Amino acid sequence: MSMTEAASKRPAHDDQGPAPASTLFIFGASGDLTKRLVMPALYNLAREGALDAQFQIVGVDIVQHDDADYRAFLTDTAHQMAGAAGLTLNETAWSWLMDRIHYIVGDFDSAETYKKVGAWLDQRKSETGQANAVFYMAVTPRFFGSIAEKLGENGLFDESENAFRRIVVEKPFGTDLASAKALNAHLLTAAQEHQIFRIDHFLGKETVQNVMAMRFGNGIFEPLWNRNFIDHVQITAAETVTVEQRGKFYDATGALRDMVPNHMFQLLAMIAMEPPNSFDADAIRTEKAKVVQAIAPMTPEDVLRDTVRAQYLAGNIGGRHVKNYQWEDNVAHDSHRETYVALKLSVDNWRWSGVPFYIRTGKALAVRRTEIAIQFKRPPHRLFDETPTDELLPNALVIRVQPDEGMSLRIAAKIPGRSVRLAEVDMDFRYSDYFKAEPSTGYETLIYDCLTGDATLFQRADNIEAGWAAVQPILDAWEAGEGELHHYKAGSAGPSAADHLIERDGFAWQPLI
Ligand SMILES: NC(=O)C1=CN([C@@H]2O[C@H](COP(=O)(O)OP(=O)(O)OC[C@H]3O[C@@H](n4cnc5c(N)ncnc54)[C@H](OP(=O)(O)O)[C@@H]3O)[C@@H](O)[C@H]2O)C=CC1
Ligand SMILES: O=C1O[C@H](COP(=O)(O)O)[C@@H](O)[C@H](O)[C@H]1O
Repeated sequence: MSMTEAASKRPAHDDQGPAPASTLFIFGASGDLTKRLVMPALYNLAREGALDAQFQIVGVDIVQHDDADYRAFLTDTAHQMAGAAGLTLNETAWSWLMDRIHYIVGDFDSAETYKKVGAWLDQRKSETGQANAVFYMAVTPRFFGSIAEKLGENGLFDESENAFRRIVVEKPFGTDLASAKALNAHLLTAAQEHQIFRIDHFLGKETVQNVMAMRFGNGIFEPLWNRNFIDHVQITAAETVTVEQRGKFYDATGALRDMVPNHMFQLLAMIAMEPPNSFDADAIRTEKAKVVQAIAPMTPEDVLRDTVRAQYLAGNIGGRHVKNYQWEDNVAHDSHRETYVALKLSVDNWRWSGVPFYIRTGKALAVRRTEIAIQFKRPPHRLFDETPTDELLPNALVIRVQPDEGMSLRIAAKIPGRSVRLAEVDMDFRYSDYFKAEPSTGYETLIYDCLTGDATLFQRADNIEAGWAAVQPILDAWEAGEGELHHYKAGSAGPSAADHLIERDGFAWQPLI
């Protein structure tokens, strides 16, 4: 059977029914996240028939709108975004969604706002008999705790009348270990853990979810998945974008906080976790928390030796001129904030003892590429003298998270001819060749799962705190001025100090250029 024939025999990839009827309250309904990611995701869900006929959306925001002009604002934005992407809006699905849109003008700090939310749900209950609700926090992080608290004070997390009540909390979840713990504690004064859905949008990416499918849905990988066969692991999230319009947020945050305790550790957890007992949300989240807790905390000496921080300088990315980071809008001209970070970590447990995990992420790099490379050990005995095996790269399984989603296995093969010479070849699987998938934001799965109550792809409090605990010694040392801030040219593969970090162990990063 050819690849195309095989693909045509695949089941439709989304054959679950609509999520239970509920009202989705979007706090921050006139903001950027809502219009760019949440609404497109809801439209995609509507198009797929994944929302119940009684599903309703209520936007809550200080920006003045009534229902009609809020719908018009969303419709204009949707047409612009579809046009820019060369897509046409499915008008049937869009009007289905718009018929369910409502708007409450309200200040998050005002008690009146929560009275209006409560009144809406009471009316819904009297009209339809159900008052399920999800409160989505598409708001600046300083409101996460206070909105939850006020929802709680108004009894809006009460599930005693057979209704579910959930809160979705966006990122960033805290700025360090202490603030993340404080936010968890604050949320837990208002709602119970099973009602709290902490988003990490990397978990909505198909390829990230596929890591679990690949590891635990196949028999061939797990026997090799340990220190006996794996030499080291590299996790890369390279971006070509600069800080763009986010200078204020980014200059207070930096690459370490922005990417590592959340996205990068989610990737690490997927790769390094033990097999869960079941596909149950808590079974998976327990294993993920355990492996992040096993990341060895760094001493100040480790930070000096095993971390690299760097900031971009002017350069060119694909013909686009990029200025020095310090000259970006809303960035301090003497900023020492890192836009790139590389780390060598160890996971102190039975499976991974002695296997280094190298992590790097940065902005304004040569290419956009998120991938995980599992490098295997070399064969124990060199048979092929004519071309010494150590001139070949060792076997590696590279999981491409984005773009060009897929994976490839690098193996050695004989070059045709009379002499026995080996070359590296790739066995390659590309999602786009094999599965037909509509464009998505990644938020579809997360919103759908929240509406159905499946917390598997959301972070539990212990998971988040373990991530911050692992990076806290680095934050502390850097804050104390330890470790040099390196520089790299925009459009390059990153600072040479990051190359030294891995090369001193006899390895090399997967090439970026
Ligand atoms: N934008 C993105 O791409 C992403 C955002 N996120 C996260 O999502 C969250 C929201 O981000 P984003 O949409 O960019 O933020 P925005 O600032 O664009 O949106 C927040 C909205 O809340 C409104 N608002 C502010 N103060 C109040 C108040 N006191 N009462 C009622 N409404 C108020 C704002 O109105 P006004 O404009 O008048 O202040 C605005 O409409 C953040 O936590 C962010 O980190 C996560 C991933 C991506
Ligand atoms: O959360 C964030 O993620 C993006 C990268 O996400 P991606 O889906 O575009 O790969 C990053 O650019 C941003 O700084 C960070 O806040």
